[in-house]
Amino acid sequence: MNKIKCTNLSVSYFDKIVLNNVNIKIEKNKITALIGSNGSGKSTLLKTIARIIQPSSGQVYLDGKLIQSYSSQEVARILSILPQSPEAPQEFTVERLVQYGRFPRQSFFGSLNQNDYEAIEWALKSTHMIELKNKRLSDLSGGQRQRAWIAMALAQESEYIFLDEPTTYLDMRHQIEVLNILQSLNKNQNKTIVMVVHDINHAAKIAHNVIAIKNGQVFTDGTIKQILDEKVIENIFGVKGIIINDKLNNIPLFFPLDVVLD
Ligand SMILES: Nc1ncnc2c1ncn2[C@@H]1O[C@H](COP(=O)(O)OP(=O)(O)OP(=O)(O)O)[C@@H](O)[C@H]1O
Repeated sequence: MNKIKCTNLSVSYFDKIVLNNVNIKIEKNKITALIGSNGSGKSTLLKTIARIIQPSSGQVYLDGKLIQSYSSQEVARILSILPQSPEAPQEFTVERLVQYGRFPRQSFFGSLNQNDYEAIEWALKSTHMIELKNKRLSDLSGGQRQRAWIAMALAQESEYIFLDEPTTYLDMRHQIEVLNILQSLNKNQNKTIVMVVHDINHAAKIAHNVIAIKNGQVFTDGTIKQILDEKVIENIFGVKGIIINDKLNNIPLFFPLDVVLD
């Protein structure tokens, strides 16, 4: 069932090695969280898997085939990525932004057809943005804008959805709302989701698997119950804390208490 596989993956920016011999497997139809401290290499890994960055060595396999063997349009049909700080002209309406998600699927003539309109409507509804579809991006709150971008990624109708810190800048309610949307996409549409998250408790809430990156290498990986261990978290983030049990959802959560002094 491993549908994304990276073998001996290394990435350098100029002469600086930021990913060093990474070997990971990402299961299909699951939610995988990439965690790790600032600068550990999470975004670089996400972008390398999505073929935005070329590795200096190693391979990425997508559904059993080397990612380089796909055309750019094929990759865009299989995989959508929402980067950390996406940008679009502020005068765009939500609907116009979401229409861009259909680009990889459009015909040579580039006009939208019935399928495109249906996918756009579905994406807007799934993210609770349908009523805001005529609003300009400049007139949206941070949370609404984030949902508009998620809708654009959804409109692509790709099987894999990659998101880089989808809950950053959102208030608590909107953070949970975004997590619920991702969870429902996974449960109801079988989407394979790979997300970079800073809040370990967000990973605990929805991720089946977690990959922890430290200094450009895989520090550990496993289920959230395996990763959520006080010593493991201390080693990944340099933070002391305690594990508490969320009785409502039957998941462990981490409560940070203090930093570990170097
Ligand atoms: N375009 C770039 N050119 C040079 N160095 C870069 C570039 N992008 C990232 N880096 C460096 O690569 C390292 C890994 O960065 P990356 O963004 O992958 O980390 P991250 O774990 O996603 O960090 P954060 O949690 O802060 O977003 C960092 O040291 C960063 O400064």
